[in-house]
Amino acid sequence: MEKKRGNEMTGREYKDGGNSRGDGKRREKGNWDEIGGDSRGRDNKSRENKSRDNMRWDGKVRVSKCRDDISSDSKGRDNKSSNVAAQNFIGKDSVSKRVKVRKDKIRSGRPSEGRGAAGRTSAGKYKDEEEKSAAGRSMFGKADGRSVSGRTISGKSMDGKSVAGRNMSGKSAYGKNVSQKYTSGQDKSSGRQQYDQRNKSVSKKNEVDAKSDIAQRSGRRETKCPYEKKCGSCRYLYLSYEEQLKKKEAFVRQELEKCPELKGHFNPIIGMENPWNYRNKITAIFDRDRKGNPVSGVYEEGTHNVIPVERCLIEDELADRIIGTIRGMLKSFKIKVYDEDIRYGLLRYVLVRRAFATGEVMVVLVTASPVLPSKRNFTNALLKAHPEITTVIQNVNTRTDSLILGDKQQVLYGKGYIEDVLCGCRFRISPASFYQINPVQTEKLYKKAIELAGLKGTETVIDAYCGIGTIGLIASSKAKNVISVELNPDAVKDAIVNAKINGIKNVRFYKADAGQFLTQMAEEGAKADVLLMDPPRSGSTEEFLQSAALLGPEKIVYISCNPVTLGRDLMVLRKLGYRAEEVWPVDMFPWSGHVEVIIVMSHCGLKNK
Ligand SMILES: C[S@@+](CC[C@H](N)C(=O)[O-])C[C@H]1O[C@@H](n2cnc3c(N)ncnc32)[C@H](O)[C@@H]1O
Repeated sequence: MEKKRGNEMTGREYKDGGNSRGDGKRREKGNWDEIGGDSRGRDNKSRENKSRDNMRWDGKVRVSKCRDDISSDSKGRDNKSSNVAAQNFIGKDSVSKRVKVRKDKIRSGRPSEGRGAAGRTSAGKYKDEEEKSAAGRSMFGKADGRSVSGRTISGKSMDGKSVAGRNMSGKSAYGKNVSQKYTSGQDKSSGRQQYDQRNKSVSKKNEVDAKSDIAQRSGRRETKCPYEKKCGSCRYLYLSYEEQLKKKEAFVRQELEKCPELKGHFNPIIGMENPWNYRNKITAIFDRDRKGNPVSGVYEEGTHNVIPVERCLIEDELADRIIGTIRGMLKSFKIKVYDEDIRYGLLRYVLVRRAFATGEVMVVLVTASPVLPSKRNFTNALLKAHPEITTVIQNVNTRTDSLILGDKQQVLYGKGYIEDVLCGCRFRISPASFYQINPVQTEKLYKKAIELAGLKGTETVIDAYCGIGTIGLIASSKAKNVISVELNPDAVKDAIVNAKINGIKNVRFYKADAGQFLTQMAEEGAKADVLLMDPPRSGSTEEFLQSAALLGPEKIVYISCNPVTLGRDLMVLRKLGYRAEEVWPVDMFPWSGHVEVIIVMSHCGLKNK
């Protein structure tokens, strides 16, 4: 009976607005999952206002103090920018004026995740991101949930969804007196800004000493990649893999040694046996060369010039071939590539994701208009050339900002998602959900993180920033129950399905801002034994960290793709009574300047240390 109820709750939570309680009892209608948007992540003001007051972490109805982020929609995007979407197509007369501004316009900064700016982002993640990063290949796609096309301003990565170079940090709530800020209606971003301002050094650098490395490149041993200089993502191609790992270890040490108790507790970095072609996700930007031929590739570092890329040393080879095939098909199907400066044309980006364990392949054609001529023939021709493709999706992005994916999509072939297997669990991955881009290292990362959590089967675990539910679902067999929270509605939807397909009944998912969610839990007097947290590159928030401490977990396992923000958050947690015990760097992004880190902290009860 209990089993059945648990299962029903997990499935129904998303569909019916979460009519079940965390304790298994049915609750009154309170649609917490509607907060900030509908199931496609669109803003829905009237529903939002109504539902906002109903959210409770355990599903009970209450008048909530939580506010939605007024400056962004539920996918973490800027509402301002969405207002300009209507200007997407402009008359050709204005074209000439804009053309001048075009190609060589130097943009500020480059995409977060170590990839040439708006090149091909990865994440994820809501990253993200998936995650976070623009249309290029930001390594992690961790752009607070949206993929961006590579023009990140501060170089911070995001999560989940790729963004075109727009730094999405500043969206989460911060501030010393969290509850006061909520009730006084303060914009979340101002809290984030305050936190970032107090930690100025944090936002400036997040990669291994990038500048000095670029300088050193002149003395490198050999060039392995023809695009290396312009793309700028793989800044360690001049080193051997072992030397690169040493550099990353040193960077982690440098950022975290300010935590004195960590001396002597830095473990060797977990590297890859074969550090090539590890990326399971590619986002290619489409453009025209001087002769008007379609090209695709990544943004040149620091600009919005597209560098045509045919093969990349770190990307999945099949994905590269599929993108090449699409490029070759455009002329015969009379499909024009989109020109972002004159806002004319159709094909903007192509995103390819391959599940390494199952072999399933997803192709997402991101177009500027819903009208894709001969879409059936186009899809058939693509499938004929690559029978490995299991799903083709058209995503319509009429926006003028740097986000890669728009809100509307149509499945042209297959299921509309792919499934992959990690650590023995099967996961459904939708186009907009964050999914780690290096599955080989992800298994090592998750196994180590769960081992460090030291679960005995009796614990209540929180999996914060859970994406499609991966870590919490894998850990669930070792815990009493898991409470997972994630902001990206598509990822939450996937997570609920993932619990079902793996027959897991002790994990509950909540679509909410993790900081707000934990604050509510703390206000309710809830407790947790272990906190697993894996925030976007911009790190966590003061609100989250303070509320986390109030929940009193004995252990906190913090997974981070940015040692700089990790170092910042660690110092906050120290003051809240947590002591860092071990550091495990993991090389999730070989050849880039980025490194993932796991830290385990234990409660030592010393407040204001
Ligand atoms: C680095 S990813 C980790 C996801 C997951 N743990 C995994 O390993 O696949 C960070 C996740 O945090 C989510 N996220 C970003 N900001 C958030 C917020 N304020 N509250 C909750 N989730 C958030 C993103 O959508 C993304 O899925």
